[in-house]
Amino acid sequence: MAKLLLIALAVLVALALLLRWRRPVWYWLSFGIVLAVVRVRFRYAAVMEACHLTVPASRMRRALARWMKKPVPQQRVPRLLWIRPTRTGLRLRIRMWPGQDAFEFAAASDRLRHSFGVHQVTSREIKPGVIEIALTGYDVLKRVQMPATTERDLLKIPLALVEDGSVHYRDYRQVPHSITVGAIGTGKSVTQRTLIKELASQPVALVGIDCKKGVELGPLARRFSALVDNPDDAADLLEALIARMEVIYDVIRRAQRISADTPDAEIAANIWDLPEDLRPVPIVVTIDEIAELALSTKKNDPRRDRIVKALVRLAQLGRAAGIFLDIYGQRFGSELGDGITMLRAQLTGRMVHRVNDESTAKMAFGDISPHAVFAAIQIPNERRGMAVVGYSTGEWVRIRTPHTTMRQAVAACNKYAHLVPDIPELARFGPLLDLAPVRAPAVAEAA
Ligand SMILES: Nc1ncnc2c1ncn2[C@@H]1O[C@H](COP(=O)(O)OP(=O)(O)OP(=O)(O)O)[C@@H](O)[C@H]1O
Repeated sequence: MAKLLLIALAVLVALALLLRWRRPVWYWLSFGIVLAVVRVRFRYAAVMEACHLTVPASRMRRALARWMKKPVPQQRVPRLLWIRPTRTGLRLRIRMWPGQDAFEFAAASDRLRHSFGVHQVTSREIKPGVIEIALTGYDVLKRVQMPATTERDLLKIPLALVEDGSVHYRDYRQVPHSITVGAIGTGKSVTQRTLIKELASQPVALVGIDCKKGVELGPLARRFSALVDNPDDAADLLEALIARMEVIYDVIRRAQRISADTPDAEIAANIWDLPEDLRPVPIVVTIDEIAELALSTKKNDPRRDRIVKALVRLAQLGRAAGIFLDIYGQRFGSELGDGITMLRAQLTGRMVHRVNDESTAKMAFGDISPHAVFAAIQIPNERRGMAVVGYSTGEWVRIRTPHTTMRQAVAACNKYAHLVPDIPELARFGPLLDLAPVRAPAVAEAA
């Protein structure tokens, strides 16, 4: 009997080790959670003490213990309010003692990770005095698996997994305009595809500028209301979007005038405050490779100036009119010429894939956090699709997008082609559907 039990135990251990190596998600869900909960429950106080996250006992308690002739308490451990297992790790809610702050826990993340034997630890203050620590059981970014159920809302797209196992959303209503930079082949187009694939099923208009001859966005054209592949058309298209924006502002103004005369009526400040029958369809504009639009060999290039001026206006005023910008490029800095710094200030969403030089990361995060700059340079070469996202609050996270293939994105765009809305101002920029037959490029004959 004992022999049988021993064999069963050995098989179980072997299975756990195999799963841990080959299928970390299954390992976590079968063995990892239980072991981690037990470890945290038993070692919590010792770990807090070892990580210097305790505070001395109050004078009153020490005096009381002395008076009652009991052992004098030395340190107080912050109270563990609850432990919650998740798909990828554990969350601990902790009440800090007076005198402790969130920074101490953030600074101790590495020590906590080591002491609890988990892959990673992050922490954030939930409310004054209460901190939530996220323990990640395994390297969730190694193979990205998005949860089966994510929040789905208009213009809120589950874009990637965060390293603590949570989902990173691209929420256009919260962060209307964004810039995504990264070196060649680091995953910008896949990020773009993931967003478009998810947006395709929503009641929004998609507009694209792809001056890499439409290679990235061309195959998705059936779901686009407007798509251009050269800087001349891009300048016209951006000005048409401004014309559209002005029409929408007129609608908002007229609605304001009507509601101003109606007591207690809501005064509209943007398209979301308008009644549904008046609300214009939101527009998401994707621009692939900003350098193709903004970089010019001429000193005063009127076309370039038109483009940058239009982009700055859209970024400044587009939000209320429901016009959102997603700009992609290998770099995004003053070397692209006048007006780019002004444009960058309006693009509050910042995402950086692996970059080769610090200056590119600084362009994106210099005004957010020096730690984010460092994290962007540290992204390993083989982790394509991994990126750092920074927020204007100074916070930043590491994320990785799922590998959306062009086939998946094309299938979604074709499936929802019937959702392309009619936008009169954009009608003349019909998507690039009429391609000439494919021929191999001519090759000079050998002499
Ligand atoms: N999220 C991801 N997961 C796994 N592999 C990825 C991911 N994103 C990108 N890759 C891999 O990296 C390759 C290059 O990605 P992508 O074309 O998106 O790079 P890019 O930054 O757009 O490059 P370029 O600047 O040349 O357009 C892809 O073909 C794919 O194999």
